[in-house]
Amino acid sequence: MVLAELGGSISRALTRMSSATVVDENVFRECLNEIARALMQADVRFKMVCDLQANIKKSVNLEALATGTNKRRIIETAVGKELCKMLDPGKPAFVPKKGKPNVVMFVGLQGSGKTTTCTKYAHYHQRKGFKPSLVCADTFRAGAFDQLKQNATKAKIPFYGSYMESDPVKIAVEGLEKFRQEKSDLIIIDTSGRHMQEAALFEEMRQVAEATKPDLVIFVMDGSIGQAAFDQAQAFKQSAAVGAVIITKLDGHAKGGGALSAVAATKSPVIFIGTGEHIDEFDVFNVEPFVGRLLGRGDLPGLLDKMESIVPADQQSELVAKLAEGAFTLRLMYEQFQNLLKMGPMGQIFSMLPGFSSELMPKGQEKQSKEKIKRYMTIMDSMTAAELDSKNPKLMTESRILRVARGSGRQVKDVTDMLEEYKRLAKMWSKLNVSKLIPPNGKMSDQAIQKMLKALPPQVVQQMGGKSAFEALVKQMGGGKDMSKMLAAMKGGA
Ligand SMILES: Nc1nc2c(ncn2[C@@H]2O[C@H](COP(=O)(O)OP(=O)(O)OP(=O)(O)O)[C@@H](O)[C@H]2O)c(=O)[nH]1
Repeated sequence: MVLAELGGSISRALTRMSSATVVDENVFRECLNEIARALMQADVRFKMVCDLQANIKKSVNLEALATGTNKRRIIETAVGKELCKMLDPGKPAFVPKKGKPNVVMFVGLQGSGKTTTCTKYAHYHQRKGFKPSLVCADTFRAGAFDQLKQNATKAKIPFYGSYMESDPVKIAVEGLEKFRQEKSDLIIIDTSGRHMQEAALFEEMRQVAEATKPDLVIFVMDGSIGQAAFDQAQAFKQSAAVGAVIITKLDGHAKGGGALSAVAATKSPVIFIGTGEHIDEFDVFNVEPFVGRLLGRGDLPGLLDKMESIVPADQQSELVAKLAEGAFTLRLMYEQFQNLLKMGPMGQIFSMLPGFSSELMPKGQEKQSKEKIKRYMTIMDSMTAAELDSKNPKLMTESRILRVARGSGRQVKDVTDMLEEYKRLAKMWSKLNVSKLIPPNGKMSDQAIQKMLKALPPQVVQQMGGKSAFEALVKQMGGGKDMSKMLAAMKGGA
């Protein structure tokens, strides 16, 4: 996503400024201009960029900058504060409460991703224990009901709609009645979209809202619409009581600056972002971690949460214990590969690490690595339990390699490549001596960090932003618990 590039540009502007010998008005102005250029390239509205620049100028005391030791930090804080202010309208969105008949209505232009997002929103709340339901009040687009029906069936969410009825208000009211009786506590109404903002669309939206009295109206906006975002969001706000925004398609070429514009235009917070077509490609949006990522500060709590969801807490210590025994088996490697695949795009993971940017993962490399991991896993699927659990690398004789190659439909070379990778990882883990490296509850010592640095392949350290970025990361991760969580989820990537 292009937002990562925005983060990279802002970080570079700050680094250039902080490395200047004297920070005078010119250097400061140049830094702000560079940040402004980056924001405009990301489709943030011109007026918003000007306001941001003016506010930062006002809040930074140049004299303090001249004498201050941490110039970067002072400006970074000011930039961060202003970006947060842009994204935080100051009032939180309505949050559905379990057990109450919450009604949420979705509005947006045709093709913005409204129908897909309704299901993602329902699915997200279903996993949180809600009893959601979906009503298709889109009678404008032929096929809208089929799409919602298909999505809802896949996600096992009750739905309501009609092929015959052409009055969206009637369908919305009937759906509402039905699901209220069925005690659904989150009734989601999908409304029609149009190709353009036009009177008929807004009138229909107004009528549906009047008849259903939603607790929350969510405006869904395609993240790639660019500079038109502000006007579009404002037009919707003027016709419906928009209370929250969801930005979709932030996985593609979306520059993302529209998110800032939509907040400004609707005075409503962004609550989720869509990052793909799949039902799970839907993330809660929080302002501070998002801005932190833009400034290259990372999102450690987000990263740790993500890791915890991949390797449950009770399995982390088990994994570290196995590593501490020096028992790095093929099965362990297989499990790590599974974790890696579950982690999602590496670029996204990188952007959560302080000082890193998803730009670090070259385009194309990610796909290749994923394919390689999947290939290795297919090969391991043809191995016996004894082979997977063996601690003896010599067990894999020529005849066994031949058998595995035949069984998995791969070349002998693919099997030997996989075994080489295994040996490399096993060697790395034995060098790391996990039990000494991470005391059960204590922090890693400087000595242990240096040891870890030596054991990791140089290209991994480089990918992680270099030696000092790695040291800072490990220190920031603090105690052994967080480190083991990180190791448990990431060790396969080495
Ligand atoms: N890549 C990507 N595609 C998305 C995302 N959200 C939705 N889409 C895709 O965008 C297209 C349009 O989505 P819909 O949900 O049909 O759009 P809509 O706004 O409901 O359209 P109408 O019902 O015609 O108003 C579909 O192909 C979706 O799969 C997203 O976050 N990322």
